[in-house]
Amino acid sequence: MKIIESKNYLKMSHTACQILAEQIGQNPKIKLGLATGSTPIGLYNRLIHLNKKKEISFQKVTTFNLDEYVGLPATHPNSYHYFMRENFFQHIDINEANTHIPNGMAYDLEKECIRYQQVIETAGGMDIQVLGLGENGHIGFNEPGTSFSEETHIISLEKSTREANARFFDNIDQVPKKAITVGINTIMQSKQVILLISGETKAEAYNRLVNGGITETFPASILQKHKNCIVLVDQETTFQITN
Ligand SMILES: N[C@@H]1[C@@H](O)[C@H](O)[C@@H](COP(=O)(O)O)O[C@@H]1O
Repeated sequence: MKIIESKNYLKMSHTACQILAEQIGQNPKIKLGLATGSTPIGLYNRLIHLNKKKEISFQKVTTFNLDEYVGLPATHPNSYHYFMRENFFQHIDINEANTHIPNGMAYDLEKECIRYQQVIETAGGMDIQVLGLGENGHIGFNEPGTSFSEETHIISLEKSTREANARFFDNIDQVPKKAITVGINTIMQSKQVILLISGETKAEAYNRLVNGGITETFPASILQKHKNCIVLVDQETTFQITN
């Protein structure tokens, strides 16, 4: 893992944007794996800015989102379909048909996982996978204990994850108990991984990522084995460890 420490969230987002923009420039048909959560919003804002200035184009780009809650329709403000449209897709020149997100409303969820996995594989996998980090070490919605060999699958969300994400809902009871997530095996096959970590609440997880062993009880630890993984972290996170 290559670690790049930025002074603050804005600078971290800027660095992430530079990496992505350069690669989109070199490969206009790039396949991007995208994440939700608060952390990548700054990156999306920067990319929108460059797209509006016509410095980059998403016309030929294909995207695959990592995950979606089970039981939330795309119109639900807390669904990841909604999140992606509001925070990114509707502001850029991407072809909607090239954006993929698992369908958490599918009647047969197992079949949906197989379908989604096939779409990713038919496209040849991700060129770059953008990731955030859960406080418990989850990536996508791969919770602690998930096998490293998993592909797209259904996951029961941990109480701590539901509590952390409850801030977006009226109360914790409204946070879905299950989600569909791209698995760790698929994430690891991405040619490059960019992991974004910001804020003091991630300090412990960051410490474990960098200094802990590789274990399924801390899913992000597998990234230590990825050949091209860049960790972008801000000083709000690292400050907690060095001080
Ligand atoms: N499924 C998402 C993850 O993909 C994300 O990385 C994580 C961290 O979110 P945040 O960036 O808001 O801390 O939250 C959710 O659980």
